[in-house]
Amino acid sequence: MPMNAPLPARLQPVQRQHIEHIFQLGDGLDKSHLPAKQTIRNSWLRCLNEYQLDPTQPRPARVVPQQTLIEHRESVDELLHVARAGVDQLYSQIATLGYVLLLTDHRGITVEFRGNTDQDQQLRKAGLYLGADWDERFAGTCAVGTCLHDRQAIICHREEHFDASHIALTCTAAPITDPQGNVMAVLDISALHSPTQHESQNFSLSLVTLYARMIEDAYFLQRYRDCLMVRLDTSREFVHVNGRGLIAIEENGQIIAANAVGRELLANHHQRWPPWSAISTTHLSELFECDIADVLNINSAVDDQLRAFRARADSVIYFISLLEPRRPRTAERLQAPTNSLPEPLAHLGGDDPAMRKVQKLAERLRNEISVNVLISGETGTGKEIVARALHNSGHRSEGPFIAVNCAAIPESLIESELFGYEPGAFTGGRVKGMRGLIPQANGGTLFLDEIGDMPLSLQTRLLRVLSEREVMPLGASTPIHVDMRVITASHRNIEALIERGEFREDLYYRLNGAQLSLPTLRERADKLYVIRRVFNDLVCARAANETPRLRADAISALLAYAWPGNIRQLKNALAFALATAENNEITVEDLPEQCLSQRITRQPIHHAEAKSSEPSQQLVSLLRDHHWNVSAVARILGISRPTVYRQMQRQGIVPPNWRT
Ligand SMILES: Nc1ncnc2c1ncn2[C@@H]1O[C@H](COP(=O)(O)OP(=O)(O)OP(=O)(O)O)[C@@H](O)[C@H]1O
Repeated sequence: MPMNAPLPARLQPVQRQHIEHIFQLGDGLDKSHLPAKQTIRNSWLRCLNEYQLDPTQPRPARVVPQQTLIEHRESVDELLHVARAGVDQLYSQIATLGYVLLLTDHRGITVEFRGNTDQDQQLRKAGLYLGADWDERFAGTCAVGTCLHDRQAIICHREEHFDASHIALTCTAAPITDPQGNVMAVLDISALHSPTQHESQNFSLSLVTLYARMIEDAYFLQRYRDCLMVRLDTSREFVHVNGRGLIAIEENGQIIAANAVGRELLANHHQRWPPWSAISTTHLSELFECDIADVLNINSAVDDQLRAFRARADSVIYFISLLEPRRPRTAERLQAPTNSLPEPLAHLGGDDPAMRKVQKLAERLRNEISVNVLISGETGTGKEIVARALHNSGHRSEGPFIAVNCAAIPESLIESELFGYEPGAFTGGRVKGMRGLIPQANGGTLFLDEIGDMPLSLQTRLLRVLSEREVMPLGASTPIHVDMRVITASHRNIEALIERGEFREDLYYRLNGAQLSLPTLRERADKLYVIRRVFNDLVCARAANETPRLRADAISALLAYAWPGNIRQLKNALAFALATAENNEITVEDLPEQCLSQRITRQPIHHAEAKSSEPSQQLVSLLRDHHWNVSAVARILGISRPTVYRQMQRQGIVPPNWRT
């Protein structure tokens, strides 16, 4: 944009000179009186060429209308709440030096302001005011707008401003980023007048950067207050008071989010070990040479409540302290990842491959009521829970769900219980007779648990019911039609029973229209999800006012135990802890004694490369046993996931679902 029009007469000489300088830069001249900083030069050129701002027409500051301001403030409500204390503290340090403070949102609108009310008129005119718009596209080069554009802290001192109406101001701004690294606000301190030297503002830059980081971290802590968090620093003395890195983690070590320092560590790590699989989550034990159990036990096991671990990317030692959640997890945080499933099925598991297979198959079967489903799995793995979820997710969920434990009913009564009987059908029966459990399931689901314990004679009758969909109660002369879905479960190996002649093969094939095989708790990769869900269910079932929480050391022990009794045993252990714990926090001390023994033993492999020369069979069988869940295998071996991938690559191991 050439300077072809005469300048307005109202402009002062210093403003005229400033405008000339801008045009000189626009014309590609490189004079010594032009701004030295490249960021400022780039911004001036943007203002001229991209935003088409006319430097000969200085504009008064724009303050948005009240209603617009309210909307902008509402959009950063959570941040404003967290930032208030920091804003007041910073202002108390700069007020006597003649500075004002602005906090803007990511669009450059001033949503919080501190300044001297005696200077109200002057400040408003200069745009140092609540509601002032400091977007670079409108206001030209300025601390807030250029900071938003460049995403970095900046001093914009006097004639570095683009608009000639701002050249008396000195402004210093720093970005405040959200946990994803997006700029969500800018903190700025400005003065109407200042010494001419640029260096006079260097201290402002340090101060505003420091407070921006403190506000950012306060926001991070607030955002992830329900999560376990590690605080880290390279200095042992500082980690508790001002540890610079913050990383929110799941109790199994999976990283949820990190502040700027933590994100930098993650970026270093991924630069060295780029995630080459689709799995994008990283575990803390991949970043540091640590076992997650050691991290979870920091608060209970070590006197000064911190531990040192080496970062894998650059071998720097970090001191780590553990911040436990202030509040227990909310149901919302328990949301299972497979959320495209109907709710009852989604709640069955977190992210376990075997369980996901069960959930997906169950989803396909939920309305296929003519397909009989057999659920297999060790005792306590949740077979009945899965049967109920299948029923509740189908279009007959309003119908009855009748559960029958074939092993619990005495053999002599099982027939009458199942089929029912007419009045006077046998001595000792009820006078009015009884409607059997099978007829009661009409319109809904009959769940026959422990089907392997059904006597052979009854198996024959059940087979008839299944093929004819009719029941003949004892003593009746006409059959009752039943329309039901049949789900059976067994923890026994029915094929072995068939071989021994204890179970009818034809009945087995009739019942086994589809099979859902439940994994044991010890092999589930979503053990943490199960622990939280069972704990949450128990807490919700209690009438107590206060909500107890599970401490990290307890979770660490629960994750390490082998759970021969599966989810039922876990539930009993947690119920015991809830009933006997002295206060509202369940620690490892509150768990039943047996949970602290029988831990899953780790393989004696500690160094990532130590295994490279071993035969691949051990790794293959571990991977197979864990349904090719590399994260689970990495945890068991105590090595990082990339190391497992590298070993797989080196040994030519290819998961079945990658083979073409
Ligand atoms: N996904 C789950 N979420 C919460 N609790 C669960 C889950 N799965 C199972 N449970 C709980 O674990 C206990 C055992 O579950 P369930 O009775 O369904 O197991 P099962 O495999 O049928 O056992 P069995 O073979 O002994 O009959 C129950 O108290 C149930 O509430």
